Amino acid sequence: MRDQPARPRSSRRTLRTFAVCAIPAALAAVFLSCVGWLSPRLNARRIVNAFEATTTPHPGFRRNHAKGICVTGHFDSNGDGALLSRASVFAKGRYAVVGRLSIPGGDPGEDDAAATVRSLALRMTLPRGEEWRLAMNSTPVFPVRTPQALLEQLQADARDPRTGRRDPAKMQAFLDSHPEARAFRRFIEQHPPSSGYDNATYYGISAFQTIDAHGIRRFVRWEVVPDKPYRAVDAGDLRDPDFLFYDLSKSLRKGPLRWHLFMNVAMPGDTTDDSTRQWVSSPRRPRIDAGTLVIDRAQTQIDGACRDLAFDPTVLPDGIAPSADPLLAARSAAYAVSLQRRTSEEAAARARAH
Ligand code: HEM
Repeated sequence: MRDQPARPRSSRRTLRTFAVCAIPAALAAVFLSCVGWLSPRLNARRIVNAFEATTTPHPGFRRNHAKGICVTGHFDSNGDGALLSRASVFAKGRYAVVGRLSIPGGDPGEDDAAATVRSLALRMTLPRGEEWRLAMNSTPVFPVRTPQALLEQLQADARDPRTGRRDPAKMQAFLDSHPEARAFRRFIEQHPPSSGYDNATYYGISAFQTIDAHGIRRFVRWEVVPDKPYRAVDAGDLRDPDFLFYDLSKSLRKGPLRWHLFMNVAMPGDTTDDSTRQWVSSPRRPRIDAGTLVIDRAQTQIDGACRDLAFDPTVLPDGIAPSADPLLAARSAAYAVSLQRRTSEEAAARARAH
């Protein structure tokens, strides 16, 4: 048998070039597509990237609701929630709370006057190692129904990296193609934001399921209603870009702040998987006051107890379960990506400082 003729030099070079460049490139492509950068598929990283594109970089801070304050206190459960749910949080008793009050947006230096929404996140520590994490806004509806629509909304809100400007035409096009966002805008137009964090009502927005001691499931939406009466923000408040923080500190110096946790039960015909649609208010709707949230201390978010927490709304005790609202799973994944990014940036900054 004749020996195979030796490969010409140029063909060997081509093979070597292929091995050196193409194989690592292929491996990189596999890696990038695994982390979602080349995939047109929707995933949490793409959504968090889109949040980042709406502002300038702020390493170490939350990718949304970047400006906020840590708070601590407790939840005094009055036992009435047990009518709906076997969750340990509804057994009469006191449960420790770490929370965070914030405004939406990715800039931790945002002027409070720019915020039309106030937000409250809570982690309740329960018996047997359970927790209940809640993240609520001061609107009963969310602008979009699906994670895909949220991505489109964020892309319409992105800043041009060269000019730092947003394109109002893009937002208008988004709004024209998403009529479901009108309910949110209408609510904002008709309800001026509260003068403080302490006189806002906070809504869970998404429906959840409660499971009672007999295994009966019901759909509920919760809201946290302040004892302090609502007052609309006025021109005097708006003069200070941090008025929400200073107002809260001033209120806490006078004593603890209180809200009641109400559980509203779905009635026939209510949608349970659509955060853009509000349930009609009806005197026939079952509504249970499950107890009092008491906040008695605030700390900065730089070193307070809420710093490294992600208030993932799918962290629930036995007796409460998510609904089919598609935003819930997306939030769980996006909060984890945001937490991972901000904590690793903070660790890197600390390492550089040493
Ligand atoms: C019912 C709708 C929603 C409500 C009520 C809500 C509320 C909140 C609140 C209160 C926070 C601040 C939590 C804190 O203080 O640490 C927050 C943070 C955040 N939200 Fe949402 N949100 C909603 C929907 C979404 C969706 C659909 C996404 C994306 C899929 C999203 C992405 C984020 C991210 C990335 C953060 C920062 C998380 C962190 O770094 O800890 N949110 N949200």
